[in-house]
Amino acid sequence: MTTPILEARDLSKLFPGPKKLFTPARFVTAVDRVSLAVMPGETLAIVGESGSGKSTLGRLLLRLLAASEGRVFYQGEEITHASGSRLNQLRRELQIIFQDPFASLNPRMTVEQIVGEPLWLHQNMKKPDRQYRVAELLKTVGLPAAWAGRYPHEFSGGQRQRIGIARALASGPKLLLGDEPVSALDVSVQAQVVNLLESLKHQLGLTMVIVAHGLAVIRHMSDRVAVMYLGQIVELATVDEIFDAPLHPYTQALIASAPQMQPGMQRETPLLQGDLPNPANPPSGCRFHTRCPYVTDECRQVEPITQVLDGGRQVSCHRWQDINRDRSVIQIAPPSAAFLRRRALFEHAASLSSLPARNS
Ligand SMILES: Nc1ncnc2c1ncn2[C@@H]1O[C@H](COP(=O)(O)OP(=O)(O)OP(=O)(O)O)[C@@H](O)[C@H]1O
Repeated sequence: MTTPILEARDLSKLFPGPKKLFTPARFVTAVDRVSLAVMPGETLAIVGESGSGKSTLGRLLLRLLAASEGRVFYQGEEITHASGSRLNQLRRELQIIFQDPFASLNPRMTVEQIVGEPLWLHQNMKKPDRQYRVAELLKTVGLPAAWAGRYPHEFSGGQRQRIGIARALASGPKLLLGDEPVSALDVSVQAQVVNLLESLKHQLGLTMVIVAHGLAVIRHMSDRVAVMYLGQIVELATVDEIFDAPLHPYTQALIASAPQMQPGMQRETPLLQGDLPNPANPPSGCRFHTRCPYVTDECRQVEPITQVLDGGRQVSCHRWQDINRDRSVIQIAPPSAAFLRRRALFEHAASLSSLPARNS
């Protein structure tokens, strides 16, 4: 069996919620007991509404954030607590492309300095070699090598994103995480950057994780899609399964809410009603029940288990549990006692710090 390049097991991340006077401090469980495997060479998309935990999950997988609970594996090796030189090495092999090409490049550095920095930091490459390598990287992302002496403000949004991609490639990564890599770009430029990422993936044998709202981008780029809702994965399937026959009512609503991909196509699924509930106070039972057109009492009270259907497709919904009673299931592990203790301590500390000062 192929070893996943990255794997999350029961991964959770807590953040302190917004502070309010005289109300107990709450915690946002941005990622809640997520298990997921990214296979070598694939493009896995993580989709969901704003605030569903996509970016946090991506950063946990790359060890840019430390998990509050659960484990992360890279090529079979546990990296949950990796530190020092091992973490530096992981930073080289697992690279990120940020959403905003304007904010992510230092305006005081030339392109040569920006793209060459990882070569200097990680490989201690000397200037002539660095200049040669930067020129190669710029050509790889479709920019003239002669532009290496220019500053970021001299470039368009799409060109800056190409510079960000060249910088990410400089350290020879095995996996690229694109956090909304094209959503800040003009629509006319988005397709060019998507095509560049696609061709780099094949040329360099990369694995990709794409965090995105834009379903069109996902359909074009991904092999599999993980759909997130309030910190949990509600459905995981191949891109065709997700778009042609979505199972989870949330996936169905997301696809129905997207701009029509085929003009004149009838919507069979109700559009998404209401807003995402407060992640600091998620609904009981199935988290989607407050917006689900098929809600039952069981959904309000009991958290659904994740079912594995044919071909490894996964769905967490009571409707599918009823239809597929004989299928294998993944039971989401309950939070450990240590995690609950840590969370209680965290909440206690935050509630103290949210009290008004005595003399105020
Ligand atoms: N550093 C942080 N401190 C406190 N809360 C955070 C932090 N980062 C994320 N959150 C909260 O965690 C939840 C998930 O955020 P996250 O950014 O992962 O979602 P997302 O699906 O990527 O959203 P978006 O598409 O808007 O980036 C949100 O409620 C967010 O407010």
